[in-house]
Amino acid sequence: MTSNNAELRVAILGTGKMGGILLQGFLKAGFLKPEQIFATVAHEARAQALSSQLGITVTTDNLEAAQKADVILLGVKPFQIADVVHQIKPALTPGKLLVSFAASVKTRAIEDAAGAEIAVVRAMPNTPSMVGAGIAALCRGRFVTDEQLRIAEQIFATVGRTVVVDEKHMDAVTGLSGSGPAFLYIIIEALAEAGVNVGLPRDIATQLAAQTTYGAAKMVLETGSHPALLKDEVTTPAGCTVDGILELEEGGLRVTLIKAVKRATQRARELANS
Ligand SMILES: NC(=O)C1=CN([C@@H]2O[C@H](COP(=O)(O)OP(=O)(O)OC[C@H]3O[C@@H](n4cnc5c(N)ncnc54)[C@H](OP(=O)(O)O)[C@@H]3O)[C@@H](O)[C@H]2O)C=CC1
Ligand SMILES: O=C(O)[C@@H]1CCC=N1
Repeated sequence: MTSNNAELRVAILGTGKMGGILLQGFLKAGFLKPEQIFATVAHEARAQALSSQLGITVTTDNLEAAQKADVILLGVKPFQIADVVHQIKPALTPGKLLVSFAASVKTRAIEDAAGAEIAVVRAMPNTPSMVGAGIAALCRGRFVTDEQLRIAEQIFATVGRTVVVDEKHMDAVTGLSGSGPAFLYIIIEALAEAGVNVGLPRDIATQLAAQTTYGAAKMVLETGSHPALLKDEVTTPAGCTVDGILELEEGGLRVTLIKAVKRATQRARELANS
């Protein structure tokens, strides 16, 4: 397999919401050209719509797409992964790299479905990949070379950050950063609603809420300071922020978020079998 991305051919089997976001991200970043991508979906009509929208090859034929590619991304639902791997077995020749971004499904289950010593990387990306601000955690199966892991990281790095973790952490990653954008959209929506409640026009309130969330996240990432220290900088003694914090603590926001990530993690542990 080549690590030169001008020659890399990538299949995305299951190009739904997450697969579509990755695909558009790869194109937008200039990482892959349309002719380097072979996407599949379940329905013929959707294949045609996606193909004319993005100018890429989209079919319902997983085996054909897998045969054309060096790296095969698996983006179907967790319970469908084993079936799709069975379908593409003839394409799983030595050197091919399978990258599953399905929640819950272990690298070992994919290796077993393939019935061969195939290189499997498991990834958990998230939807902000659409705007180049995703984060993907990756872990390696038993037959992945350092070079193959590097290629998988390079693929996801085109649409955001990457971290490599032990596979035992992948369900927790799913509950935190895989599901996390949904939790944060609810927080942004609530902040905007609060702004409207205190008299701001909705479009201004939404901008203030979103940019404040973005700015706070950027501060954590770029200063490396503990979030509690950054919070203390905002909280003037006897000022207004501390009154707001009192409400948040009484309302249990902190505990609610911890419970949300715990529940999502627990569900991620079950998804492969349901
Ligand atoms: N959404 C997210 O934020 C994230 C999702 N994931 C993972 O991504 C995967 C997909 O989730 P999501 O994108 O949300 O779901 P979607 O339902 O949007 O996407 C599933 C896609 O798979 C296609 N499909 C179904 N069966 C087949 C098949 N046999 N062969 C080829 N394609 C098929 C569907 O085709 P059609 O469009 O024709 O119905 C659809 O495009 C899941 O495993 C999920 O765990 C991971 C990280 C984040
Ligand atoms: O909700 C889900 O199951 C997927 C995995 C993480 C985000 N979306």
